[in-house]
Amino acid sequence: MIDTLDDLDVEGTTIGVRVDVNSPIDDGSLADDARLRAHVDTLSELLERGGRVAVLAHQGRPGGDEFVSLESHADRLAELLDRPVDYVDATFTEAAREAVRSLENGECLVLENTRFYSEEYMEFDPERAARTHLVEGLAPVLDAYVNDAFAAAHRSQPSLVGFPTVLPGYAGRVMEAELDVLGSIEETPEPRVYVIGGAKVSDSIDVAWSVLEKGLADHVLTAGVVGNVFLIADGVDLGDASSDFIYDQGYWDEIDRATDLLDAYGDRIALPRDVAVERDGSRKEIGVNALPPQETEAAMDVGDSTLTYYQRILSDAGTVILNGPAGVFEDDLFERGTRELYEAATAVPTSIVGGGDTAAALRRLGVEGFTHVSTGGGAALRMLTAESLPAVTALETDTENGGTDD
Ligand SMILES: Nc1ncnc2c1ncn2[C@@H]1O[C@H](COP(=O)(O)OP(=O)(O)O)[C@@H](O)[C@H]1O
Ligand SMILES: O=C(OP(=O)(O)O)[C@H](O)COP(=O)(O)O
Repeated sequence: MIDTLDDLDVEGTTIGVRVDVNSPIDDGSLADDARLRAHVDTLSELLERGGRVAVLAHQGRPGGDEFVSLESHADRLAELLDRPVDYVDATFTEAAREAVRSLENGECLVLENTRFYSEEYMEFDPERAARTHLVEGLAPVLDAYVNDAFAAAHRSQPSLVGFPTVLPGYAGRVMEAELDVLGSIEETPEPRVYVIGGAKVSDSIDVAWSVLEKGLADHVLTAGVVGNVFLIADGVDLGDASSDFIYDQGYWDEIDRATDLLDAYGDRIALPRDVAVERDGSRKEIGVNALPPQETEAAMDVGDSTLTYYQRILSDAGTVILNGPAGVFEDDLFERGTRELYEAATAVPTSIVGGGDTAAALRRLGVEGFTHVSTGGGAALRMLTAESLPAVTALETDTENGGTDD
C-alpha cells in the first residue's frame, strides 16, 4: 500500500516534492510546459492545505543540450500556480537548507536541478541512496517526502528512492493516477501493439525484450532512432549520416542487442519499410531496398510505405502502447510520420501514450483522443511490461510503513 496526500497532515509541514518537469529546452529555457502543468494539482493542493513546499526535479542529462538550471521552470510554475515561487540555485547545501527553513505555510520554492550533482545520475539501492550528499543534506529540513515524478519512477536515483528511506513518503496526485491506470496492463484488450520510437534506444530495447518475452506484445513497431538501429541490425545500409549519429549518441552497441532481439522474436517486430531524408530542401522518401541515401542525408522520419504497413497492424489492435516520436517532428519536413502514426493509434480501442517529447509532439501536432496520456515515457513502458518501478517500491517500503511492503 502506498500512502497518498489523503494520508498526509499537510498544514505547517515542510514537504520535499519530487516532480518530473524534464522538458524540451530552447536556448537554455523551458520550451514546453506540459509536464509542469501536470503537477499543478498536487502542488496547489499542498499549498492550499498550508504545506511548505520544496520542489525537487531534474532536467536533462549531464553533457546534453537540455542540461540546464530550473530557473525558467520556477518562473513558469509561478504563473501556473498563480503565486510566487522562489528559485534557489542550490539543492542540498546550507543555502538550500536555509531557504527551505524560511518557508511559511502555503509557500513554495524550486531547488536547483538535482542532476547538477553527480550522485543523482547514478543508480543506488534505497539504503545507499539515503546516504548520498543530496539526501543527507536536505532531509534534516524536511518533515515529509511526496513523489509525484511518475515519469522518473523507473530510475533508482537518490531523489527518487533515498528520501522515502528516511522520511515518511507519499504518492502525489500524478503518481496516484498513473499507477491506477497503468497498473493493469494484462487486463487491456488484445491484440496488443507496442510502438517504440524516439531516441532512447537502450531503454526501448529493454522494454521490447520484456514485453516480447512475457507475451504481452503481439507486435512491436519500431520507428525514430530506435527504428534506424533495428534497420542497421537487419543489415540495411542507412548511410554515413545516420550511422554517425547513432555512434555519436553512444548507441552503437545496441545494434548487436537489436540483432539478438530480431533473432529471437523477429516475427513480432516490424521495421520501417522506407525512411525520409532532406534533399534539396525537400522531403524525399527512400525505400529500404534503395538505401543508402546520399552521404550527408540522415533518416529523419519514416515514410508512407511504413505508415501504411503500421496503420494496417494498428487497425486490428485492441490496445496500443506508444512512446517516442516516429521522426524529428520538431522539423516541419519530418513531422508527418509522427502525426499519422499517432492519429492511427487514437483509433485503437485502448490507446496509451507517454513520454516527455511525445507529449510535446502531441501538443505541437494537435493530436488528441488517446485513452490515457501518461506523463511518463520510459516509466510508463516499464510499468506496462508488468515490472515494478524502483521509486514506487521505495514508497511502498517507506519509513512510516516500517520498511515492510505492506
Ligand atoms: N530519425 C530520427 N533521427 C534523429 N532524432 C530523432 C529521430 N526520430 C526521433 N528523433 C528525436 O527523438 C526525440 C524524442 O525521443 P525520446 O526522448 O525517446 O522521446 P520521449 O521523451 O517521448 O520518451 C525527439 O527530439 C526527436 O527529434
Ligand atoms: O523524460 C523522462 O523520461 P521519458 O523521456 O522516458 O519520458 C524522465 O524525466 C527521465 O529522464 P531520464 O530518461 O533522463 O532518466
